Amino acid sequence: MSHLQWSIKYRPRSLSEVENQEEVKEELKSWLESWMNGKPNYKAVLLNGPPGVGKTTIAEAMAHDYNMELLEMNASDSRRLNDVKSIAEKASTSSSLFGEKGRIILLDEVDGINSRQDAGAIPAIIDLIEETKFPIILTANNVWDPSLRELRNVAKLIDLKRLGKIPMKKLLERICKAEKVICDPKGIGAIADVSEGDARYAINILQSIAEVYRRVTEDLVKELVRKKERTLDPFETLRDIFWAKFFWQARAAATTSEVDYELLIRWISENIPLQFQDMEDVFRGFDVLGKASIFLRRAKLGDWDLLSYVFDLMGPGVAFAESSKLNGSWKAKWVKYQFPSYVHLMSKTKESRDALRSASEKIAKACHCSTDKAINEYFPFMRVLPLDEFSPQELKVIKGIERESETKNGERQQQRKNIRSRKRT
Ligand SMILES: Nc1ncnc2c1ncn2[C@@H]1O[C@H](COP(=O)(O)OP(=O)(O)OP(=O)(O)O)[C@@H](O)[C@H]1O
Repeated sequence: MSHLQWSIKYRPRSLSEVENQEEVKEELKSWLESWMNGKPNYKAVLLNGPPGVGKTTIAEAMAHDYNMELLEMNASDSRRLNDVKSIAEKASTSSSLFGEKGRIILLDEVDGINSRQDAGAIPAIIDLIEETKFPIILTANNVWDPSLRELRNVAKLIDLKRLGKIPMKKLLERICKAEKVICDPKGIGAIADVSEGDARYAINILQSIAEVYRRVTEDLVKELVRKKERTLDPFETLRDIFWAKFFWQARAAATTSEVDYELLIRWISENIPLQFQDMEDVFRGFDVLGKASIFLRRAKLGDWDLLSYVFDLMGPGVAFAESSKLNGSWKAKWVKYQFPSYVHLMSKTKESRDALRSASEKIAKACHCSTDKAINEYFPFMRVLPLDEFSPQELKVIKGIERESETKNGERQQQRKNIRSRKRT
């Protein structure tokens, strides 16, 4: 059985494979054709719907069917102003890297934009929509978020509905057949029941059970899976990982957490020493978590299939770092989980970090360098030469020298001008 996540492996490549979204597909096709005829009725569409109903999949499948290049920004990256600007830049070049194909721009999960932290990102998207030469697809789980008001006004809103039980069963049966897993129709029905229209969740359950038991029955689903009501908060995620008795339980906790992957690694890391008593368990826990972090970095470079390993490592990898789980006497230990100290530290140091950023921006501007360079190369000098150690006289001289060099520059320019005018006469 392959280790690739089935939700990725069986992601529809073409619109015809996307289940249950017939009206959405039709609406999107006529919107894209209006672009092709040179008269787009809207420059952008905003696909709204709960997680796992196919928003991203539909955008990708449509690009495939119309043989267009998809300029895609991953959810967590599309939120920052600079990233939006860089995609706007790429989008404004008229020819595609891959020949003369058309392009579709996809900005995923725009409701994840934090209007304070990512100030300027929404106005930048609105500018991008106004100026774009290419169709833009935006996706959101909650389009009614107040911060999206202006986006709602400029984009055509298209709602996606949850997958019904019949299309969901069809989808799961197709995967069972391809993976040669014995699937009892009632078992498939039970997964369709608990997944509440979220195809990603349903496929994850199917894979988790099939990988351990090699078959999927109603009893197994009822015994092992709880109804999907919502994503897990950080404390529930930790408890479900640390207390997991089965591989699939820990994996499901890691994949259904509301905490983003990077932060989840910090949560787990903070709490490993609290949960595990044996130092060797602690060592093993940190070891797998370190590997999860490496895979996550690589996944973020674009190889998103690697996320599957991130889940395996930070879920079951951590859960079974506790060696006593392997003998029958293990009992879950209740501990009061702690907030990652990183989060505390970040909020405590916010003021000084903001001051550092604004100071480094000034230096960067004056020295024509990046803020990173200002922080890493110029700041250390300024730290060893604190200005308050200079006497007022010394400071005056420093400023005088600056002025002197300005005057000298001015004089040099004047001399050059004089020479030029002499040559002309
Ligand atoms: N309508 C569908 N037909 C077939 N497969 C689907 C459908 N919707 C989702 N899937 C499956 O679920 C996976 C996740 O779907 P996708 O990422 O498109 O969901 P989404 O609506 O964009 O979710 P999110 O809001 O969490 O990003 C896909 O890789 C695919 O395997």
